[in-house]
Amino acid sequence: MGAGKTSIGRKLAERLGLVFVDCDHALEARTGATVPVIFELEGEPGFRAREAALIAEVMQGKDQVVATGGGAVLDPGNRRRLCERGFVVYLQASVQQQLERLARDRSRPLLAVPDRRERLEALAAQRGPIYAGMADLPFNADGLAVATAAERLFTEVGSQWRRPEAA
Ligand SMILES: Nc1ncnc2c1ncn2[C@@H]1O[C@H](COP(=O)(O)OP(=O)(O)O)[C@@H](O)[C@H]1O
Ligand SMILES: O=C(O)C1=C[C@@H](OP(=O)(O)O)[C@@H](O)[C@H](O)C1
Ligand SMILES: [Mg+2]
Repeated sequence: MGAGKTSIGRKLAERLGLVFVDCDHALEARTGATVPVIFELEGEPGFRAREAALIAEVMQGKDQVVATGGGAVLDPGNRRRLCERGFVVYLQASVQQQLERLARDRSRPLLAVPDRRERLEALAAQRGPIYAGMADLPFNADGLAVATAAERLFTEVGSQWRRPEAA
């Protein structure tokens, strides 16, 4: 949350001339409900089930940049689909940077807690090793503007991306 997957992903797709799919936005369009409303009505398990179904569908596609939500990697099936079919960029950001970027944001249900720093640190401890284990390209966007990060990623992805055999 707040690493820049949605904003940098959109710009990177533009730069690569590929379709951009943001999984949270796609879920919202499909259900007609915002992510916080889905969490409220169906809980996190309901959201995760919808997220997994969407990722299974989206990852059958190609010529696209896909931004998942930060928790998508908790599901082994999602991890497998992303790694098998995609070139996975791990967009890194410090907890401090996440806190600053999301200070006024109320659209992340997992941050609707009294101590956001504590929550983000716990999520980073749980998820960091998973992200690192999946990444084809770890990329630290700390301190970089969205456009600069997208431009650097364009260069790095362009030189390192190898289309998976199955694509
Ligand atoms: N590199 C960046 N520099 C400055 N602001 C950023 C950067 N990346 C994201 N932001 C801002 O942080 C907020 C969250 O970014 P977002 O793209 O939604 O992240 P994610 O999808 O990883 O949760 C947005 O307001 C966005 O404009
Ligand atoms: O980290 C998470 O578990 C989540 C991250 C969100 O997406 P972003 O990572 O784009 O904020 C969104 O999928 C949902 O609020 C859950
Ligand atoms: Mg996002």
